[in-house]
Amino acid sequence: MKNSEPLWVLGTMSGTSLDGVDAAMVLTDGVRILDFGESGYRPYSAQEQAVLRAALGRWPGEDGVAEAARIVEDAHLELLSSIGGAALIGFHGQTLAHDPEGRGTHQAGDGARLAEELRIPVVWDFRSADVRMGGQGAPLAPFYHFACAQWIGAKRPLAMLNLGGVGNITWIDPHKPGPETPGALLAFDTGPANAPLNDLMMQRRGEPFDRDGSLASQGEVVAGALELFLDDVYFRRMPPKSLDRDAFADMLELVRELDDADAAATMTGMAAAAVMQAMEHCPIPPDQLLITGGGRHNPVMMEMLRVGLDCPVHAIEEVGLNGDMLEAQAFAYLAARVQRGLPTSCPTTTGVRALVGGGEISSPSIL
Ligand SMILES: Nc1ncnc2c1ncn2[C@@H]1O[C@H](COP(=O)(O)OP(=O)(O)OP(=O)(O)O)[C@@H](O)[C@H]1O
Ligand SMILES: CC(=O)N[C@H]1[C@@H]2OC[C@@H](O2)[C@@H](O)[C@@H]1O[C@H](C)C(=O)O
Repeated sequence: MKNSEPLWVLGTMSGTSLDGVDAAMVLTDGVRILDFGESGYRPYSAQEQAVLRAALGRWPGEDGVAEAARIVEDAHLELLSSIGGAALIGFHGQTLAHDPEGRGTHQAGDGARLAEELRIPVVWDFRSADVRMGGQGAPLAPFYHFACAQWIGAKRPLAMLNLGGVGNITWIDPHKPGPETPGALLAFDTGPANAPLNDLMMQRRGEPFDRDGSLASQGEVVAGALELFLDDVYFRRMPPKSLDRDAFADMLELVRELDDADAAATMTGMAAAAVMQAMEHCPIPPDQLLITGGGRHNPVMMEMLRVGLDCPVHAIEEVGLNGDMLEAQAFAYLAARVQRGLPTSCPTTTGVRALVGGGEISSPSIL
């Protein structure tokens, strides 16, 4: 088979919310999206989540990391073995720690084990090469966002925003011939999105998240706390820039004195305000902001964005894409690029010194 022929690639994401594993099939040659296929989700049990949570902030070899990696691998094996027809797998793993200017970036889970057990080549460790070359190692979805913009036939600059545990935005000029072209992309993490709000819900209510924004809808955003949040130097830093899941854990202190509903409303307002700050960095105002990730299911967060931004805000489903699977699809697309030797990040997406193709390929041994 010729290297540039389209392949069905199965991509995975185990995100910073720690809720579970997404997997999705994409037919791609690493440049264009040709079709979408089957997808699936495998939630982590409360027990598994507790092990992953305890390993946050830890590095390979430290306590609890091997156990967390095993959970990540086993959950992926269970899900991926239920989806047939993949010629290649893109395995992101679970980010446990991210410190690109210091110790590096750490995604738990061994792609070589998945390749061996699933008998399919696996591309993994997508972020390390970028960090080694001076990049943030994140966000990596932007090259895929560019392909999505082509797929929807976008004619004018637009932005895609992922509201996951952390938020990340990609501004796209669809007139450029490819994502690696200067001026085609600008991307960075916007700030905390759902992760600290989820932590608040767990602390105060013993619930994993504020379903449909129902608690936040009963409260008011407290301006003083919001201002203190926006004082953080992160918002004044020029992109590219990225965040660890718990970089803004102090936010919980800012709402400590507030009642539950005001605290939830204020933290939802903080996530939205971080996006408003981010939009100021767009080189040209985008025609539309397309939202992916779990936060688009939160009507309070979405309404705050609609009220606070000048440009139209849409859930990404409105242009025919799947906002629950977009990141898993991204790692399918990036795996195809790695296999073809194409770059996966560039100076304007991660701050890396030059175009880089990140990712290790593990093939099953011949039996
Ligand atoms: N109906 C809903 N109402 C409110 N919030 C929701 C709803 N559905 C999902 N969410 C939020 O979205 C989160 C999951 O989002 P998502 O799966 O995009 O995150 P992730 O992929 O783990 O994160 P990241 O993109 O940072 O890696 C949940 O933890 C919750 O906070
Ligand atoms: C280090 C890491 O895992 N970062 C994640 C996290 O979750 C959202 C945001 O922070 C983004 O930078 C990234 O994920 C997406 C998939 C990305 O790399 O594009």
